[in-house]
Order: sequence, then C-alpha cells, then structure tokens
Amino acid sequence: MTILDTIMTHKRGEVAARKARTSDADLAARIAAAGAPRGFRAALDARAGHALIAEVKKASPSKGLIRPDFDPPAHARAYQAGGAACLSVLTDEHFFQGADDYLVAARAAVTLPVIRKDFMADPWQAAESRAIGADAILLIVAALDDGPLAEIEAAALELGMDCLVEVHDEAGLERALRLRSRLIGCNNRDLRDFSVDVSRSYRLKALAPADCTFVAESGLNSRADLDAMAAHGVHCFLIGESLMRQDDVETATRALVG
Ligand SMILES: O=P(O)(O)OC[C@@H](O)[C@@H](O)c1c[nH]c2ccccc12
Repeated sequence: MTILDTIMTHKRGEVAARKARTSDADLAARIAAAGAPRGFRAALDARAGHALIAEVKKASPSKGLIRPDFDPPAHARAYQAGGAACLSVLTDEHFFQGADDYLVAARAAVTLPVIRKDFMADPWQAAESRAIGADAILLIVAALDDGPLAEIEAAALELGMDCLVEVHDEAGLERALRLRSRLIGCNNRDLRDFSVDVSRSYRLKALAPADCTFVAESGLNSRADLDAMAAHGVHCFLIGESLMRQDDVETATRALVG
C-alpha cells in the first residue's frame, strides 16, 4: 500500500458518507447560488511572466504541521497582493488538516480563481466542489483508472470548472493526454513515496504538446528555482510549503513572482 492508496481508500468512505447526508436538491441549489467560475486556466494563460498558483496549506502527511497560525482569508489576501495568479486550497481533512470552509473563506477574501485541492474519486465530488465555490479541481492520474478520470472530468467541465490533471511520469502524461483538459500539472513529489525530483518537470514539459498549459508542482522554494524552470519553458508553478512557512507571506510571494 502506498500513501496514495491509503488516501484513496479513506476518501471513498468519506465520499459515501457525505453523499448519504447531502440531498441532490440541496447540492443543486448551492451550485445555482455559487455564481460563475472565475476561469482558472485563463488566469494562468493571461500572465506574461511567472504564473503562480499559491497554496493555502496548513499541514501535509510528509511534513506535519506547516503553519501554526493558519488563517486562510489572510493568506489568500497576502497571495493576491503579492502577485499570485490563482489560489489552491487543500480541503482534505484527514491527511492534510484541510476543510471545505477554508476554501469558502479564502475565495471570499479575493478575486482570484481557486482550485480545490483534494482527492477526487467520484463524479459527485465535482458537483460538491462547485457547490463550495471551486473554480477548478485536481485530477490525480495515478489515483484513478481512465474511465473514472474521464467521468469526473466530464462532470467538472459540464459545471464550467477547469481540471488540473496531475501526473508524475511519462506513462501518466500519456494517460492525461487522453482526457479533454489541456491543463497539466507535473507533481515533482511522487505521492507513492514522497520523493521530490524537480527535474521531472523538465522532462515532462519537453514531452507535453504546445497547446498544454503546463504547471510544475511541489518542492519549489526560490526565485532561482522558478527561473531554472522558465529556462526549460515552464512558466506556471504550484507552491505551498515554502510560502506558508514565511512570516510575511505577501513579501515572499512578491519576491517569487513580482
Ligand atoms: O508544498 P509544496 O511542496 O510547495 O507543494 C505544493 C503542491 O504541489 C502539493 O501540495 C500537492 C501537489 N499535488 C498534490 C495532491 C494532493 C495534495 C497535495 C498536493
């Protein structure tokens, strides 16, 4: 069992319980009240220089507690003021100490598009994500077979959301490209063993078709890391831990992408 298997098993149970206590009518009403999605991929594509997806992240299974004075709306405002293009908010409770309410509060504090960072196992979660306001969802290729991946993607696109399709190797990229989304994330951290290797992004960027928006994810710390990525043609970045550890999040964000 890898950590990803453990997470997905837990997630399926969690989703079953959430489904059982949520009526379809209630979900539909919340989606109708949510307002239009903000355009996640478009916000990345609109940036001329480094485009940052800044992550609101309290803790992780590999690092434990990252941000003791965790304050989602304050971090969201600091990220926006510092020049981030988009936000990512962890909502998984059991492994990442996240919460749906963190996404709701962070999104309400800014005008940036927000991706719900969670583990999708069922198309129902696409609707649930839209109901809490998400503008995009994450689809982890290594966590799902092709059939469920396409079904969850279809449900998300139907609701006007974007899908960030996450891969970590060549085989995963090939599977990702069978989907409709052309927003690809390369996770430099292998969720099966937590090992980080930023050169994964260099390799996979070279293989991705030119019409893909390509995002390097995880393990990025400094402006020099981003400039090295840019030299390989990578201009979009998903960063959590290194920003969440800063006292002054806004200044740290500006130093990265300003
Ligand atoms: O905190 P980091 O190393 O900057 O990484 C952020 C982000 O890439 C990471 O949180 C992440 C990428 N893919 C995920 C999937 C699930 C949970 C978390 C993630």
